[in-house]
Amino acid sequence: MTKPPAPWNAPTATTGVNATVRLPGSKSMTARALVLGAGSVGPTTLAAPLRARDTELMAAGIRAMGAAVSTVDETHWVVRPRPLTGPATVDVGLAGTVMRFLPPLAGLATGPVTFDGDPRARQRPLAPLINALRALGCRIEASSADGLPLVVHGEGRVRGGEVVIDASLSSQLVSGLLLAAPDFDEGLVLRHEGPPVPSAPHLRMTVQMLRAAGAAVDDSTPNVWHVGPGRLSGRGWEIEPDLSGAAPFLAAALVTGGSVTVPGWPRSTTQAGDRLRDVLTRMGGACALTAEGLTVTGTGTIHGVELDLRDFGELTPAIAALAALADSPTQLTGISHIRTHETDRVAALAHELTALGAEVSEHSDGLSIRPRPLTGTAFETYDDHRMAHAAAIIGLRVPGVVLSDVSCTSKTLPDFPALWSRMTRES
Ligand SMILES: O=C(O)C1=C[C@@H](OP(=O)(O)O)[C@@H](O)[C@H](O)C1
Ligand SMILES: C=C(OP(=O)(O)O)C(=O)O
Repeated sequence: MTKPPAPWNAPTATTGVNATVRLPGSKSMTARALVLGAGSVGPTTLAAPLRARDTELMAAGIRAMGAAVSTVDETHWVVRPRPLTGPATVDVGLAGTVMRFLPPLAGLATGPVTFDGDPRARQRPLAPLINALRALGCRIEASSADGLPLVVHGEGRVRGGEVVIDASLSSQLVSGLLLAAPDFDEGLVLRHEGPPVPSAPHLRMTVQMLRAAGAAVDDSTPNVWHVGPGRLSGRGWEIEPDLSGAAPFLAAALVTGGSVTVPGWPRSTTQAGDRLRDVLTRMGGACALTAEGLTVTGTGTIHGVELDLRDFGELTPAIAALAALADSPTQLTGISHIRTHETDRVAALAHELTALGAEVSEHSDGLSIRPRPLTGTAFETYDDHRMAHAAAIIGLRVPGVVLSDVSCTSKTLPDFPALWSRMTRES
C-alpha cells in the first residue's frame, strides 16, 4: 500500500502548549503480544493495542499463516492460535518488527510463506536472521542479497539448537528468533558475536514477555540467550502507552515553555521511551511522574547534551530536533545502526537540520549539532514517521517548516496530525 504524499505545514505555537495527550499502545509490546499469541496454546487478548500500519501488518501476517486474529474491537484484540500453514503471503510494509519476527514463525508453518515489503524494506538488514534460520534447520529461498523478498518453506517444525549471529545492526534479529524459539524442537541457544547489539531495553522486553507467556529463558550471560523448548500459554496483555511515540509531544513542552501530560505512563517498564524522563530533564525540562501520568514542563530554554543513544536509538530524531533549538551544542553517539532504520536517519537528520540552518557534522555513528538561528523551509520526511516528528517539533518554534509528507506517521500513530494540531490549539 503506497499512499500519495501528504505535504503538511507544521503548526507554530504562539504560546506554551498546555495539553494532555492520550497515546495509543506500544508498537513493540503489541507486536510481541501478537507473535506470542500465534505460538501459544489457548487465546491471547491485547487490551489497548496499537492500531497503526506496523501492527495491522503484523496482525495480517499471522492471520495469513492461519491464526485467527480479531481486531474489530479497537480496545481489545484477540488472537486464537491455529496450526500455521502456507501457502501464504506476508506484506511487511516498512516494519522491522514484521520482517524480523515473522520469518522464524513461518519456519514452524507447513507450506511456503512469501515475504516482501516496501522498497526500503528490501534494503533493511535481514541476512543474519536468514543465515541463523538456515543453520537451525529452515529452508529459505532469498534474493541474492539475502534480504527481501524471500520464501520460507516451513516444514511444520524447526530443529533449533545452537547458533551464532551478528545482531549489531538490529536487536530485532535476536528478538525474532527468541519469540519463536519455545516451539523449536531443541529450543535455542543464541550467541551474538560482533559489535554491540543495540536497543537493550527491547531485548529485555522480549525476554520479559516470553517469560510471562511461560517460556524458560536464561539471559544471564551477556550476548547469549537460552530458550528452552515448551508450549506457551495464551494470556491477557495490558499494552502500555507507546512511550517512544510520546517523544514529540513531550518535546513540545520544552520547545514552547509549556506543559504536556501523557496519562498512563508506567512506573516500571521495559520500553526504551522511558529514557525520555532522563533525557528531557538533562535538556532543561522538569519531569513529574504522578498518578495522572508523566508531566513534562519546559521553560522554553533547551540545553545541548552528550548522549550515547545505542540503547534507545529510535528517540534520535526527536532529540536531534530539540538539539537544533538548544542554547549549546549536542553530541549524539552510538547510533550507526539507525542508518538502516526507515531511512538512514543519521544522514537524513544531518541533511534536513543543515537545510534549516543548523551546523551539523555527520559521523559514522552519530551527529554533532551546533544550534544556529533556523529558517523554515521544506523538510523531507523520507517515509519515516520519526523524521516527521522531528520536523513537527522544530515547526513549533520556526514558522514555515513544510513536511514533504506527513502520512508516514501512520506507521505508528494513526492520527498524528490531528493529535498534534489539537495539542497546539488546546494551548
Ligand atoms: O523490537 C522492537 O520492537 C524494536 C527494536 C528497535 O530496533 P533496532 O534494534 O533495529 O533499533 C527499535 O528501534 C524499533 O523501533 C522497535
Ligand atoms: C526503527 C523503527 O521501526 P522498525 O520497527 O521498523 O525498525 C522505529 O519505529 O523507530
